[in-house]
Amino acid sequence: MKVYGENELDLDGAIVTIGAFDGLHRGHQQLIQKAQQRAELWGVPLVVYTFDPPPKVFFQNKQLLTPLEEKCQFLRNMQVDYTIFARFDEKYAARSAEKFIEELQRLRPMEVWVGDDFKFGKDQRGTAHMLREHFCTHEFEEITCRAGLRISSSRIRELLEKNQQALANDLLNREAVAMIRGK
Ligand SMILES: Cc1cc2nc3c(=O)[nH]c(=O)nc-3n(C[C@H](O)[C@H](O)[C@H](O)COP(=O)(O)O)c2cc1C
Ligand SMILES: Nc1ncnc2c1ncn2[C@@H]1O[C@H](COP(=O)(O)OP(=O)(O)OP(=O)(O)O)[C@@H](O)[C@H]1O
Repeated sequence: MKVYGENELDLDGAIVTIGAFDGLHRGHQQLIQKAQQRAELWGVPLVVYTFDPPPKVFFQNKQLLTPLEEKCQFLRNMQVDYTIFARFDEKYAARSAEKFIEELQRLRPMEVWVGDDFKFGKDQRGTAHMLREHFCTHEFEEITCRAGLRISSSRIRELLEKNQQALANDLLNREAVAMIRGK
């Protein structure tokens, strides 16, 4: 896997998935796997565009679930071709949605894959609807736990605060993580 910062990568085609991906939980894993299948089908590289630190850690001081090194290793073991780690600071957060789209255009994406609630750009003005005006954009189905609740980094943080480690681990799919680490 090759790692880049924001505005450093140009490609002639790619499948791109974007998100904070803190925890790399079951929902994230399935989204990335879907993007990977599409990349194989198109015969182009898979690009994960993510942020360091995750925006909620930066803005809301939320607990960081997956440190950068671990996230990098996890994505490498998922056989992602390129990861862009945008340094998320005040300057970056002030970039407009349009500027972010300009950066994505440099990857010449065949398809962009995001979750249903994806937002981007200054004040979260960018939406999947806006992405769709520029790229073939797919919103991935919502991945839920056995109880039918959406799996999210926020929910995992809450479970950890309540010492519900076993359920948190289940949502994080830590067996897969351990397996990947052991590779
Ligand atoms: C260029 C750019 C600017 C952003 N600026 C803000 C911001 O001003 N406020 C905010 O809460 N989030 C901001 N974000 C973070 C997004 O709202 C969102 O967290 C990020 O795109 C990851 O999506 P996800 O949280 O669905 O994983 C920005 C994201 C990008 C790409
Ligand atoms: N359970 C899920 N099912 C499908 N897509 C998801 C799921 N969770 C996250 N995604 C998608 O994965 C990408 C990264 O999401 P993000 O890192 O914001 O995850 P999150 O778990 O929703 O985080 P948070 O709880 O902090 O908002 C986004 O495009 C998001 O829409």
